[in-house]
Amino acid sequence: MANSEYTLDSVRSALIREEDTIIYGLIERAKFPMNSHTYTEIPSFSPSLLHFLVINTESLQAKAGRYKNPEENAFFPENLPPSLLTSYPFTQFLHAGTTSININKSIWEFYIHELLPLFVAEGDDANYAQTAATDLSLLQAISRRIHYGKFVAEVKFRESPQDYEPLIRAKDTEGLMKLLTFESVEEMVRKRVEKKAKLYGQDVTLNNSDDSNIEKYKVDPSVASTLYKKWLIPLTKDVQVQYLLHRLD
Ligand SMILES: O=C(O)C(=O)C[C@]1(C(=O)O)C=C[C@@H](O)C=C1
Repeated sequence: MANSEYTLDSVRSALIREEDTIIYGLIERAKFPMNSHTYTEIPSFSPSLLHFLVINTESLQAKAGRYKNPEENAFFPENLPPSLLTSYPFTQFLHAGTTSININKSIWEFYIHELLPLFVAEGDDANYAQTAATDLSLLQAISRRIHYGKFVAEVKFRESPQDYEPLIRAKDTEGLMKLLTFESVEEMVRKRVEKKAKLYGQDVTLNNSDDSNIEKYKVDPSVASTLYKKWLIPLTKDVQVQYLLHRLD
């Protein structure tokens, strides 16, 4: 996007589109049981097979230019190889220095230890690599959603610097949190993702009279709203506050 194309409406539209990716990600992960060996140390994989898959995929994708896009934040940003691409279309919209804001360590922790047990069936079918691949794309979507808070914060700051500047100078974290919060928008987000999880997660048959699939979803729709209520919205707001605190550096 060109700088002038970032508006509160356009960043909210990007967040709405990301909901689809996240809900499909939940559905894809739910194809596999927990497969807990994906997340623990097993022979040849320390600290875990997921760690191995993520660090190596990020390294490959870095070479292909993924992290030149400021919307992307690596889980293991240390020692990423340089991109082999030479030119990029990305404009500098974010304030300099704020690209280093990265809360992927917290995302990794809540994802494995709190989110997965909420919607993944117990069990082990030995498809660890396939499981880790679905984890990686869901983790990347969740991370993109949360770190998009940087763009949301920049838009809000540019729209009313006179409101934000005094709070930033006073390092008033609570005041910033209050100013950037729109309760009614959050409620709409939670309701919409639950509805999307119902729509995207139902079995589709050609027989109209067959209503046996109603109320049977691939992922419990309340997991989508819990994910947003408990983690995605609060962490997106934390990123916004962190970003704003450095906005005048
Ligand atoms: O839409 C906004 O204004 C945002 O900052 C995004 C978001 C969200 O995470 O969905 C976060 C804070 C607001 O209270 C409302 C929604």
